[in-house]
Amino acid sequence: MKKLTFAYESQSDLRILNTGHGWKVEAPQSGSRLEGGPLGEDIYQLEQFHCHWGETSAEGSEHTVDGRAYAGELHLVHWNTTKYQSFAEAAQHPDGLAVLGVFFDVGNESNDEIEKIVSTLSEIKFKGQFTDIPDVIDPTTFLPSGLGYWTYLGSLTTPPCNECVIWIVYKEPITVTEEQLVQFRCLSACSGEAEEFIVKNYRPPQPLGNRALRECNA
Ligand SMILES: CN(C)c1nnc([C@H](N)S(N)(=O)=O)s1
Ligand SMILES: [Zn+2]
Repeated sequence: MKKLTFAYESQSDLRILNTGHGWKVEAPQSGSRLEGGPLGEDIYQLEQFHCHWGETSAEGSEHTVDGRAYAGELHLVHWNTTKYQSFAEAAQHPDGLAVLGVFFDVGNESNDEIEKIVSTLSEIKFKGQFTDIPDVIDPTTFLPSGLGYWTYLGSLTTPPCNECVIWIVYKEPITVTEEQLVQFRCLSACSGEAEEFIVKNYRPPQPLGNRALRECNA
């Protein structure tokens, strides 16, 4: 496979919202692009990024490695702007979306870029709430230093689970703190005063079936 190349733009005032299933940062028209690797000749534009986590740090990732789960997983969702006219159209095709997955390991060092997300969560405690992230966000800083990855053709992990995703999962995790994950778990799934905390929002892995799993040791 060709080398995976990303050209991410730093942006301030990105909108973050509580979807009721977690937080999501919207980056439409961001100009941040991904190409190469398993993506052939097409260019994929960053649409949004979000995260999955578990009730404890023993779980939370949507992918596992030799059966081992990580404490969480960041997803950077891109769509194929070479072939399709909209995200919705792209989500109807096997090569429509490309999602970069980055595992979270828990450590003593707070992740500065994730902290920019955490610092807004008190403003979006309830489902449907949104706010702008005042800090400049550079998606590149979410990526691990080692850029080896696994890739396969799969699906969205939330209904309708369209089989439209070229998954690219980095082998090396990034480090966040337990406190940062605790803050994720304080988001509420409800829009009203009732508090139903989003303590876990990951879909357990599904059988690989006859999917071909490829790797690149960048
Ligand atoms: C429609 N969109 C953007 C998405 N639908 N499901 C998504 C999942 N959270 S994931 N994990 O990206 O497949 S993202
Ligand atoms: Zn996801």
